[in-house]
Amino acid sequence: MISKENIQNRMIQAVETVKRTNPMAGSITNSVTINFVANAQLAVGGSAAMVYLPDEGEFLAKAGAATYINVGTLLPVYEQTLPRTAKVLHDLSKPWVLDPVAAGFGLLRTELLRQYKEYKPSVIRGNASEIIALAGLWGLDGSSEESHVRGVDSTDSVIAARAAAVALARWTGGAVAVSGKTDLITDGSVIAFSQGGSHFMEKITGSGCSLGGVVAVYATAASPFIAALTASSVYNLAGSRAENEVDGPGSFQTRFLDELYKATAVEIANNPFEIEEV
Ligand SMILES: Nc1ncnc2c1ncn2[C@@H]1O[C@H](COP(=O)(O)OP(=O)(O)O)[C@@H](O)[C@H]1O
Ligand SMILES: Cc1ncsc1CCOP(=O)(O)O
Ligand SMILES: [Mg+2]
Repeated sequence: MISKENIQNRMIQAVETVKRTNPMAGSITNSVTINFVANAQLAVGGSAAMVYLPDEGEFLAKAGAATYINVGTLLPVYEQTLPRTAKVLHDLSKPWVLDPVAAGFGLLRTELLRQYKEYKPSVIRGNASEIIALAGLWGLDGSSEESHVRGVDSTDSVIAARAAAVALARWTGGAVAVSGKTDLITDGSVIAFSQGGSHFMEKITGSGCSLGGVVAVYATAASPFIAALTASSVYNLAGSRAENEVDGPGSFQTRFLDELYKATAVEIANNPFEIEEV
């Protein structure tokens, strides 16, 4: 099994490369949290660009070093934009991150997410209910757990999504990050459990969506597993630090962005995590 020290060295490299090179990770994301996603990407050292139209999605997929696709608020145009963008990413073997927000909810969302099985996202990032629902939709092992999707917030525990996460990662050959109080990140053979964060992260909209955007930024500079773990670690570190300085969700969001910006590569790699073999 890969050593913890090796993982931490690769995390440091990813963070430093991003801070030095300001890589562009474009997004097609939801209208609720679009601004927060862009701000989080900028805070960690990336560059952001958001589009809606099919040809612009294809352009972004070619131009960006990685791409983020989040299905949070669908519009009719996405019926064209999402498959066309994902096809370019798949055909060019470019890293891309999928956030299957509210998987299992509505016909268009279900149909689009079903198509994504063949386009194999490099990282799938979602909460437990979304990960369980996506594995079910794709007919994978580990989907025997029933998702209790109600909307965009999870009603399942992270550990209940473990088998689904492993099955999804094995199918894509990439990584899966399941968020919650403790985050689970796997490439199908190793699982990392990343600690930290804040209860305030459940009280602001977009902590999960923006995490997906930041995974895409790190995916420009690291493997899917390292990118997902590095993003989860900086979120957990920044969340814990921000919580100590504020007394409510409004000021938390502002402080959280400051802490994302201030976190150093070594601090991020040293945020507590455990690893185990699957
Ligand atoms: N109760 C909690 N305690 C600490 N961190 C949390 C908690 N809930 C969520 N987080 C953190 O918030 C971020 C978003 O996770 P989550 O809320 O599960 O995503 P989503 O917004 O997609 O449902 C992750 O970094 C996760 O670690
Ligand atoms: C509230 C809401 N509704 C559709 S997308 C969205 C944002 C969800 O953001 P997150 O999953 O990061 O909390
Ligand atoms: Mg979410």
